[in-house]
Amino acid sequence: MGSPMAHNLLKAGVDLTVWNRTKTKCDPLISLGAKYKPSPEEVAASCDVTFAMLADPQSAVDVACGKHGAANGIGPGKGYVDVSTVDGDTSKLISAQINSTGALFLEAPVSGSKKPAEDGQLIFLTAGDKALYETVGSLLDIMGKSKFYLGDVGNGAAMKLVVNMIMGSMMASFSEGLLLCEKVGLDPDVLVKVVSQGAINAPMYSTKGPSMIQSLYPTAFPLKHQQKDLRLALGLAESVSQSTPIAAAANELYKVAKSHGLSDQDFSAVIEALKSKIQHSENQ
Ligand SMILES: NC(=O)C1=CN([C@@H]2O[C@H](COP(=O)(O)OP(=O)(O)OC[C@H]3O[C@@H](n4cnc5c(N)ncnc54)[C@H](OP(=O)(O)O)[C@@H]3O)[C@@H](O)[C@H]2O)C=CC1
Ligand SMILES: O=CC(=O)O
Repeated sequence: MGSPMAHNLLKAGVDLTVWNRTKTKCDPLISLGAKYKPSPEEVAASCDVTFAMLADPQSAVDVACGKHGAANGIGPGKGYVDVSTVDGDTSKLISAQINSTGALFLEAPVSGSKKPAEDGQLIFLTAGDKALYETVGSLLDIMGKSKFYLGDVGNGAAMKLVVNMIMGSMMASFSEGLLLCEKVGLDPDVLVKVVSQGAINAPMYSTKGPSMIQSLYPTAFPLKHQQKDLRLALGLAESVSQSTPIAAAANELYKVAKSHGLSDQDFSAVIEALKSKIQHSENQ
């Protein structure tokens, strides 16, 4: 996600400096004109605003607050925008560390996958320092089609987790439907068409359904990240004693899929967890 987002900033003429743990992934951006610094600390020291797009809570904290992390290079007059999907507590921890240097913090997780990232069509769910939200508004507009400001740090993270909790359950339910359709002798391709014309139409069904039917899962949103988001959403629900049995059941399916080596496939590979071969080996 970080690469296409950075690519869009470059295309728009933004003066961009990049860092990634695996440096080779920066090379295409560098060849398009991005500068490179060897640590998050040096990126933050040399830029007015630093965007972070990391895999999960641990990596977001490491890159912001760890050795050579951004907090070591940031300070008054600068801003840190974390666009990773993390839980509210992680976001608050990073916010406190960044704010303690005199810099501003905005959480801004995104809704929308690889293609929306490439097309500059992401939806930003922001919360934190309003002044920074206003400063980076034009940059968010380059990378996205809309942006929401949701108030205190934690609210953007929570909104993102609720959205992805729904998405994970929808995909699990769709998977059951595709397999049931096939089992009773109906054509799942027809199911995809029927669904696409009715009230439960969602773009992800018509874009991912045909490849799921062929057992192909080209990665847009990695399954491991969908399971991470369900895990974090269940934690959020637990914190307010909200019952979420559908999401809990879906989470178990993603865990089964992960245990069968599907972590880096697209999250639509969760359908594999419902196939009899896998269910059989789980029950042994
Ligand atoms: N893909 C999608 O459709 C969407 C993803 N998201 C969220 O965006 C975030 C990124 O997703 P995506 O780009 O798909 O994920 P990837 O797994 O492709 O990328 C993860 C990034 O995190 C870096 N990283 C992981 N662990 C560490 C670490 N310990 N220290 C430093 N860097 C680390 C990776 O570096 P390296 O290259 O070295 O491995 C890589 O740059 C996730 O939070 C995800 O939930 C949100 C919306 C859509
Ligand atoms: O987080 C994933 C997405 O598609 O949004």
